Amino acid sequence: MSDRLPHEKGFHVSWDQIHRDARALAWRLDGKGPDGGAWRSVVAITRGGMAPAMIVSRELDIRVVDTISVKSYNHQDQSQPRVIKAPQAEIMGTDGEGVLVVDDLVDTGKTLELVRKLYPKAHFATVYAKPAGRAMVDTYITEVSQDTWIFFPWDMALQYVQPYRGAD
Ligand SMILES: O=P(O)(O)OC[C@H]1O[C@H](OP(=O)(O)OP(=O)(O)O)[C@H](O)[C@@H]1O
Ligand code: HPA
Ligand SMILES: [Mg+2]
Repeated sequence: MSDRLPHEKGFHVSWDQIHRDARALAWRLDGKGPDGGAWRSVVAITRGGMAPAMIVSRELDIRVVDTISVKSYNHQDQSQPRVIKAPQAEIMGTDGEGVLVVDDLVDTGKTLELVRKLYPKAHFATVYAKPAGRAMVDTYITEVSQDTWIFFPWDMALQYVQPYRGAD
């Protein structure tokens, strides 16, 4: 069971919105690599970071892209995060310098805390951030409150809704 507060609000993100926000993230990161230069590579935190990382790497013309798989949630219940797949050692170097690590969001910050410990000189970027995890992320686009659950388009489907003046 989760020991987290229930999420009172929902923030529903469309494909169009995440595309715009991930592009904005890329533009903000442009030319901010080591010594004001380019980033060497992009590493997506799977699975949620993969779509934003694809958009960021496309915008910044970065062809070296890898993944790190961190598992921490089952639906809205959180457990201790653990690395279940590491990126290539030669991409990360000794400390991650020049590597852009991208995720869809930071919530409690536990996922990024773990990855930061492994690669302390990498740059950590997320599209969305909640206050509890903000200190763990170097660059983000939009902040939402801690009691908001963000619903991503890959977890959603279109479905019928009753009209406002619907049948009983
Ligand atoms: O800041 P935290 O509290 O650690 O939470 C943020 C992480 O949780 C979600 O991933 P999840 O572990 O659910 O896996 P997924 O990306 O495969 O959905 C999300 O994509 C972030 O990676
Ligand atoms: O608000 C969220 N939305 C989707 N996945 C998440 N993983 C942690 N927090 C969230
Ligand atoms: Mg994730």
